[in-house]
This record gives sequence, C-alpha cells and structure tokens, in this order.
Amino acid sequence: MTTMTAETATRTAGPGAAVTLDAVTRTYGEVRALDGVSWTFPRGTFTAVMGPSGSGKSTFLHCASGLDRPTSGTVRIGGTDLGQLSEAKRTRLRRERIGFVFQAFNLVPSMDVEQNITLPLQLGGVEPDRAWLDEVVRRVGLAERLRHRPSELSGGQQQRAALARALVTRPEVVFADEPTGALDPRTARDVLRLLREAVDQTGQTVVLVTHDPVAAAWADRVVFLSRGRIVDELVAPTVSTVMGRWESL
Ligand SMILES: Nc1ncnc2c1ncn2[C@@H]1O[C@H](COP(=O)(O)OP(=O)(O)OP(=O)(O)O)[C@@H](O)[C@H]1O
Repeated sequence: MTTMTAETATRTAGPGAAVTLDAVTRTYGEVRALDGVSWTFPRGTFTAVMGPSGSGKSTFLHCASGLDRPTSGTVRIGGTDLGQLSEAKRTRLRRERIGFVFQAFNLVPSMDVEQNITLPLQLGGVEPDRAWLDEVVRRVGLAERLRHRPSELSGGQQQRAALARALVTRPEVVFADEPTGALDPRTARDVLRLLREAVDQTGQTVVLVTHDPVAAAWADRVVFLSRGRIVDELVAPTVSTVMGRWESL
C-alpha cells in the first residue's frame, strides 16, 4: 500500500491552482520581456497564450515552467515555490511534475520511439508503468512504431512521440510551445486533440503558446500578451473570437 504524503494529497486535490505567477518580471538588460505578470492556471484547464512576436510568450512559458528564473516575482507549481528550490530540485520537479512539448520535437535520434518516450522515467530511475505506457502509446497512435527511430517517422509522428514522452510521467502540467507550428492542419488537429484529452480525461493542466487561432480555439481560455504584460483574456474561444481579439491588440 502506498502512503499519501501531504504533497501527493495536494497534487491530486480537485480544484485549485496548477501554476501561479505573482508579479513575475524577467529582464534581459534593458528589455522587460515580462513586466509584472500575475496569473493563475487552475488545475484541469487548457489555456492558450497568444501575442505578437516579441511580446514575451516564450519567456512567460520558460518562467512558468521553471526552465528560467524570473528576475523578480514568484512562480508556484501547485503549492511549490520554484524560487525556494535549488537548481537540482527544480530540475527534478520539472522531470517529475511537468511535461514539455516544443516545435522542434527534441527526440534523441539514436533511440527508438519507446526509448524516447520512456526517457524521462529512465532519467528519474522509475520503472515504466506498462499499462499507462500502453495507454499513452495507444492515444498517440504509435503502437506499431515503437521500434522505429525518429528519422523513420513523419513530422507528425515525431511530434506525437514527443507528446507521449511529455505525458508518460503523468505530469500535473504540460507546457507546449508552438507544438503544431511545423505540422499540417490535420496532424496539428491530432496533437491538439491529445492535449485536450489530457485535460478532459486525465485532469492535467495544459498551457499552450501559439500564434494560431485554430489551435487557440481548442483551449478553455486564451490570454493575450503584449509588451510583457497580460492585456486581455478570452473565455470559451472560437476561431473567430480569437481573430477578433487578436486584431484589436
Ligand atoms: N535570451 C535573451 N536575451 C536577450 N533578449 C531576449 C532573450 N530572450 C528574449 N529576449 C527578448 O525578450 C522579448 C520577449 O521575447 P520572447 O521570445 O519571450 O517573445 P515571443 O512572444 O515568444 O516572441 P516570438 O513569437 O517571436 O517567438 C523580446 O524583445 C526578445 O528580444
């Protein structure tokens, strides 16, 4: 029998905050890439982050996910203040509690699909839960491809493998930075559907950075960044409402 620690109890609690930013600023020299951003991503929600080029989207995602440290302000994953963690503990938290999907799939060329998908578990010294691995592989439609190398897959298949790798640890939060940017519309839709399922079927939290109103319309809400600040929010977006808001930015 496993004992539920206070931390796992918090992590599996129903409503609440998955990610909280409080007055987060990130400067690069004179440039304020993020300028005092406060935002809460509730658990089990899908949020798209949009904004013009240079508005701070990637900086936002990197600070919110612990890949980068803000110049000032606080970021919490669940109840954990990332600023209080050593580099090693932050790395471990990212590995265990966060999934990442990027436009460049970042698969390891010398490993086959299964090895790539289970890499975060290997790095953490955790045995794969075979039933969950099978479920993730089934969802992304790669059951027939587990022994293939990334170079033997199409772009869409590679992105689905990257998504499976992001989901295999059952992360609380999946951060995705333009994951469909290099995909054709149909394959992009498959990837977005999988992200949507991670929210609807598994209660995970998804934060998606995108330029694409079609991708944003899969989210529960869209937040708009401009010059490092959140300037607008759209709940229950559709392609046309996203485009309308985008044009008025
Ligand atoms: N490592 C860095 N060094 C210096 N300036 C940076 C760095 N990273 C980002 N910036 C600056 O911070 C601002 C926000 O950049 P960021 O990449 O977050 O924007 P973005 O909205 O993701 O842009 P894009 O849509 O073009 O990818 C920009 O002015 C950028 O030049």
